[in-house]
Amino acid sequence: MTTKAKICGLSTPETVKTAFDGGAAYLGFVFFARSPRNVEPETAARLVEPLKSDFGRGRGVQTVAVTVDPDDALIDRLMATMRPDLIQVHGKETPSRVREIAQRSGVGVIKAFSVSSSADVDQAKAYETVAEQFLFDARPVEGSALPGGTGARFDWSLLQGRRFSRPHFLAGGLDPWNVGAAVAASGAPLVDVSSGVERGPGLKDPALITAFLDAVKRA
Ligand SMILES: O=C(O)c1ccccc1NCC(=O)[C@H](O)[C@H](O)COP(=O)(O)O
Repeated sequence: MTTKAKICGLSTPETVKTAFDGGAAYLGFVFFARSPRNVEPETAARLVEPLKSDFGRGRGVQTVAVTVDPDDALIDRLMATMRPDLIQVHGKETPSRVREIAQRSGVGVIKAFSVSSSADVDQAKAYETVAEQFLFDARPVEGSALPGGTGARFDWSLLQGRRFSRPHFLAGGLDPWNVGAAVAASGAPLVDVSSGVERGPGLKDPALITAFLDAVKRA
């Protein structure tokens, strides 16, 4: 089975192109003011424009707007500017809020779950009819300013053997050196990385992006 990868927290044309050229299936852009990866919707619109025209034509890469408890105004602004293929919600969104976001935006929602135990993985069941995909991420340490993009890991084997009605991502502390073991231990069909391909907070490193995507191809 081919594992697909999402590179999250992109903010420059160079790293968008590197991720695309390296074979990423999903490109993520973060809309959360406290994040070092935060971009404005208008900036993201400019970054994804080439994907919708010249070098992206025909390859089917999916753009993802990463949000935390987004209000309607942000959803509307994203759909008027960047027009993402998917909206990731990384906060405390209920199933009914996820349904509203999907209906309002007209695109699929990736619901993220903070995981530190098997019971956290069970939460996905309640979202099966409203989310298009799931993302299992490490629970951030108490008091963390960010709900994601922290580099924290969880026990990958918590996903092993689990069946979901939606495709799911493994996220949290992945990097070019551990992603092969993470895929083997979790059985996840999709993987997501942010800080593991950075040289500093919010600074994506093209060489690390390429190394990560190459490692995913070997996984
Ligand atoms: O990356 C962020 O700054 C961020 C901020 C707020 C909500 C979500 C965020 N990231 C979401 C992601 O999908 C990350 O890729 C995921 O948490 C894994 O991050 P990392 O452990 O750094 O690889």
